Amino acid sequence: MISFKHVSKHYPNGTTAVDNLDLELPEGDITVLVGSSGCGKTTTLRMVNRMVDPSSGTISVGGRDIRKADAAELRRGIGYVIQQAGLFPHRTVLDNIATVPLLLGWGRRKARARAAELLELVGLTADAGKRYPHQLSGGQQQRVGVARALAADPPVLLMDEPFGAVDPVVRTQLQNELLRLQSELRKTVVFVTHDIDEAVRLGDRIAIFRTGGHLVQCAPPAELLADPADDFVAGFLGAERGLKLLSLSTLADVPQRPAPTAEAGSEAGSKGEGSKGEGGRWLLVTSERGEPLGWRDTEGPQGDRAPLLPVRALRDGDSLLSALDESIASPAGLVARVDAGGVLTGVTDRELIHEHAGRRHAAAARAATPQDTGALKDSGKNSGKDSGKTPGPQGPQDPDAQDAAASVTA
Ligand SMILES: Nc1ncnc2c1ncn2[C@@H]1O[C@H](COP(=O)(O)OP(=O)(O)OP(=O)(O)O)[C@@H](O)[C@H]1O
Repeated sequence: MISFKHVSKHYPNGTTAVDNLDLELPEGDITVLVGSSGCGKTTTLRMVNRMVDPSSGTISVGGRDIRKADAAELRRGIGYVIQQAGLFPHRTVLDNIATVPLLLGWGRRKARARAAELLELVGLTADAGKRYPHQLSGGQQQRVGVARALAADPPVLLMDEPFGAVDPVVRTQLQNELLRLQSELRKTVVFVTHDIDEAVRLGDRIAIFRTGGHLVQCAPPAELLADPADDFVAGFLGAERGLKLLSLSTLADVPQRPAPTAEAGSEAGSKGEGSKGEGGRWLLVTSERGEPLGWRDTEGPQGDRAPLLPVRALRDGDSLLSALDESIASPAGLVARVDAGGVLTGVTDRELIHEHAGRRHAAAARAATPQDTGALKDSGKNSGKDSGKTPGPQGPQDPDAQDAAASVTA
């Protein structure tokens, strides 16, 4: 959908921001650009909507060379979201979201109706639509920024550190929202971040750049984590690559067995086999509906009156990393499994979780065959021994409002 062929960007002061970039961004995927500061991520992103023109090479969007497109028309088919949202301060939230539809001549009523629809889509109330941006929290402003970028239903979305300025809890919420929206909308998203965990969480593919505008490796997160091209990439991914890999795998194909259970308020009694490795002393107490409430130690001094120890029940879609965490936290060494309605379906032993985690890691390493990433790996190897942790010069400080204006006007 978006293709870079031999693209370079040299600034008049002699800086090479992007160096001979060859990259294909598949339609409907989220591709995340990461790398040390000043390595050319934002420049790469801005070349897609012609806010920056390449010095050489060809960029095409939907098969069309963007040099041949009218810049204003091109930008109206490309949503653009930046850090701190870049909303127009003197327009209401609804009018901010309606900006592009109005520019496209939709008429006020239709544009506002679309804006109201988007407000709901990004999880904001109708009341928020009447407020001005400064009357919203940072996280809410980011939601408005996403809604505004989606207003004309563009096939492409450029997101430049959109969640960089909010706290970790709000950031996780916004990431979840983006994944939910993307599962419905299937946009082609280019997403810039400094946060490798965010990249692993959101990216269908991750492109890692190093200072000087070199692309070192571009691959799906699991492949990247299992088989980094070189020490730079491995260093960038961090020491806990194995754990990050487990965050990408689900519990779905890990077997479960009947749980040793007791219904709350009933005499202790087991419907299952008893907990292996703990002498069968642990019972999982459930509600009448079968929802796990906590673990009871049948051999503890207080017997049935002992307070329940906490259980975090997991669903098939939860990650192996969560399962590993719960297997460590669980006093019984068992992970309780529930269905979509929260009803207990069984338990999985700690040992089985560990075994699957090991197998998953080995499978990912096997899947990352040299021919999959060979070309880019070579380009990484040819790029020297940069540690990747040295911050480069900072990019230009464009005011947010200017960015926003450029994305919706011209
Ligand atoms: N208008 C400009 N004139 C001169 N140099 C520039 C200009 N814009 C960017 N640069 C330089 O180009 C390089 C790449 O900048 P860019 O903003 O693309 O990096 P980045 O990876 O997005 O950085 P960061 O992570 O710090 O935001 C940097 O060295 C930057 O200083």
